[in-house]
Amino acid sequence: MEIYSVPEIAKDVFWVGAKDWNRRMFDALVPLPQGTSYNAYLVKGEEKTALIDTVNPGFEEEFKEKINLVSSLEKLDYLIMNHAEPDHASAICYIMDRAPGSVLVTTERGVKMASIYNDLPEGRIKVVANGDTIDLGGKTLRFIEAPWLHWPETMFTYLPEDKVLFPCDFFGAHTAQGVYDEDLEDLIPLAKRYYGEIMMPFGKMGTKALEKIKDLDIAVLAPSHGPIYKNPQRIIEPYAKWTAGETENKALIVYVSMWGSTKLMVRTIAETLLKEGVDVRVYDLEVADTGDVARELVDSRAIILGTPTVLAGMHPLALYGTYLVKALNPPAKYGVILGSFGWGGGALKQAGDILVPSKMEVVGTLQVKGKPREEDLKRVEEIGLELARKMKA
Ligand SMILES: Cc1cc2nc3c(=O)[nH]c(=O)nc-3n(C[C@H](O)[C@H](O)[C@H](O)COP(=O)(O)O)c2cc1C
Repeated sequence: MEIYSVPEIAKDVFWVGAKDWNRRMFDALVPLPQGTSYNAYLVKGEEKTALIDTVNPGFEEEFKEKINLVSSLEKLDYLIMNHAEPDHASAICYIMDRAPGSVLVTTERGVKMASIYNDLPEGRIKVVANGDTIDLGGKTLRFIEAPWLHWPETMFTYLPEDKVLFPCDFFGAHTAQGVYDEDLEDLIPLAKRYYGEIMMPFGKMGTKALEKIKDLDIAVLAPSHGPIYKNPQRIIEPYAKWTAGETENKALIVYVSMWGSTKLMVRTIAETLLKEGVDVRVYDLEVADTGDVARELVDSRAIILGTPTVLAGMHPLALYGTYLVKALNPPAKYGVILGSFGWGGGALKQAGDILVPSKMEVVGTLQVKGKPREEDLKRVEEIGLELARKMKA
């Protein structure tokens, strides 16, 4: 019985990927509230057939069956590799073993990266560079090098006859739900979360990639995770803002508090900012979903960190959060560090040492002994007012 659905996303172009409904973590780092998908596409020309990317380990058999529903894996001509990460490239050898005439098509960097993880079949690799094409007969595949989105070797593949762009992880979203963008109302927040987690550290490369594709006629945008966009502008427009680092009048507050003192300080600054018309998002790192924090980082203008001192430094959860914030390279312009200590302190200095070398201006810091008193909260309020003033300017 044919149990699999292989939607035809354009004429003779089929989605043959896999949906991982129950996966709950990615990269041992990112929670997946709706699972994810590993999108792979089969393009059938009049003479040749090409597969664009493969699937995550564990989905090979399903993948093979899907390909055979619309074509014959044995007769596959090209395997296009846009990105070497194992969720898209780990089935290269599985596919090429079963398609003896197939050739792997990727960039020079792609060969290097794929060789790290796979024993690539010698003599069956075609190296392509930006602008190169492959003719499938009535369908052309054009390759666009778009490095560092989010690995060194990433490239996009464009199919001009059907106006389909395959941008691999760029424009992706972690969700197993939906086939097309119109199926999911909450797609853009999911895509924003994905952008924050995966693409934000490479914002400048994202801007360059958008520049490279700006004159392409794109009717269908088929990324490697999440739904396929029949309305490409729905994701291209927010990507233009995110990659440019455009921020909102929004403050992200991330904090940890064991006995409530730091919490009182962050509540005070949150209320002050709200009164001043700043949009505020508060996450307690003890229970926060890292993906939600990453999503907020994409366009927050200020980040407020609250941490008590534990063993002469930051609370370990706050240390992790601060490290992550720094590594994700968000566009925030302003920072504030708040916290409480019992005897010698130390959290504030450690947080400052991590954050000060970033491009963020630290507008204020305050470390109080034990529970914050009236005058301490007054000082927190003053820092909040100063921050709101700078954010609006
Ligand atoms: C496990 C633990 C370790 C701590 N280590 C330190 C320390 O090294 N230096 C210090 O000044 N205070 C230390 N403290 C005291 C806390 O920083 C202090 O109780 C603070 O007010 C807690 O803030 P909170 O209510 O926001 O959790 C420690 C407290 C705990 C529970």
